[in-house]
Amino acid sequence: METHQIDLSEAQLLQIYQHLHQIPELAMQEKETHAYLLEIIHHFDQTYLEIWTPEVLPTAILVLIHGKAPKRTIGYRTDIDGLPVAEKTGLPFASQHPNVMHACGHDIHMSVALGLLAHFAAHQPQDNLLFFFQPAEESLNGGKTAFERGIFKGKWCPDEFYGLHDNPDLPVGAIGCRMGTLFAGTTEVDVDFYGKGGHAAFPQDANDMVVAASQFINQVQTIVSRSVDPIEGGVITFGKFEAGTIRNVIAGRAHLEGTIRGLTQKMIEHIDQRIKEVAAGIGQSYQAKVTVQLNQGGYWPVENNPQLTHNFITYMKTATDVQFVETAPAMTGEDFGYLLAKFPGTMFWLGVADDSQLHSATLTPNPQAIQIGIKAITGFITHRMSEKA
Ligand SMILES: CC(=O)N[C@@H](CCC[C@H](N)C(=O)O)C(=O)O
Repeated sequence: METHQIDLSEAQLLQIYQHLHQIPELAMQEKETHAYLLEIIHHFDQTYLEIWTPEVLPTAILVLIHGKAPKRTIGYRTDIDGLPVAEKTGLPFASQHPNVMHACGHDIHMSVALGLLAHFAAHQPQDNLLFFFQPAEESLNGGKTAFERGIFKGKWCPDEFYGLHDNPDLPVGAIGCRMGTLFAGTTEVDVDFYGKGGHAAFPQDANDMVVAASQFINQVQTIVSRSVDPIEGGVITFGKFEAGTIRNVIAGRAHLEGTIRGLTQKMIEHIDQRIKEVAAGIGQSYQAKVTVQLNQGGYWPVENNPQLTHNFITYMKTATDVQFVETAPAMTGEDFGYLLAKFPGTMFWLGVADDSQLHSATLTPNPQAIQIGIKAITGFITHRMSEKA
């Protein structure tokens, strides 16, 4: 197989990555990132490019590269948002935005997408290529929102869609993928407890929602262990617990925020239902009002298309300069799952070899993955464009 050149140098890619790392922004607020991406894209050869910044999704960018003899439009999506995490990497190019960090590697994703775009802007592709710089992957369902706001219409509609996520557990630059489900579907869950506040010394006159919410958390742990087929698995994590104001006042309110994960839509709905039942039981036994709000948004299970994914895996396995790893399904969520339910395509991992996990304040992906990834994906896209069907 041919080795593919990249058109942004290693030093330029590193500079872009480090700049993006310094300016992380939360979902739907990615203004500085948007401006920087546009600045870079405008540096590329514009001959075959069409750039669209849709008013209906102001921080999104779509770039269409017109192919020489297009048989199809191949979509490539990258997410652009950061997380509300206070960075603790100690890197000289650490986040300059307090308490916001690219703790999920979307800076790596964007750098890879820019490298691909630079290559195909300089070497006109056979097919059309559509790049989608998508806001709001971590929350607020950017992918689903883009679809519902009618962005993928006419020439902006991909026939097939590809996207990647970085993976600290894989060797640097390795490509990971699997047939079938790659990522879980998720549901965001908010639970509110309404009781009666009071004096710490007179619990008999109050209805303590710290105790009720704690009991709920404990009971919920039994859903996965007792109500879920262990072969199928599932996850319930409450990452946020808010209650109370001061040590000597009993809290009359508690608020929990969590996420539910399952590899099939059926499993997610089963866990959703059990959460509602446990909440109702707690409400009854603690004489409290307990409300549950569930929101799946666009975080559907990421189901890879059989034919396109077989093709993708076959290419990656045979490409001489690609290290391919067949991966297990992961309980991470991705709103690309929604887009893959609308357009056939493949999501895959890019190894970034780090000891820290995604969403950790010390995540330090190895940036060498960027150029290795660009070469592998350029090779695949070029190969795909040589195929008739
Ligand atoms: C790859 C990754 O880490 N994705 C996020 C997606 C967020 C899903 C949604 N906001 C939720 O929490 O349910 C993840 O947390 O897996």
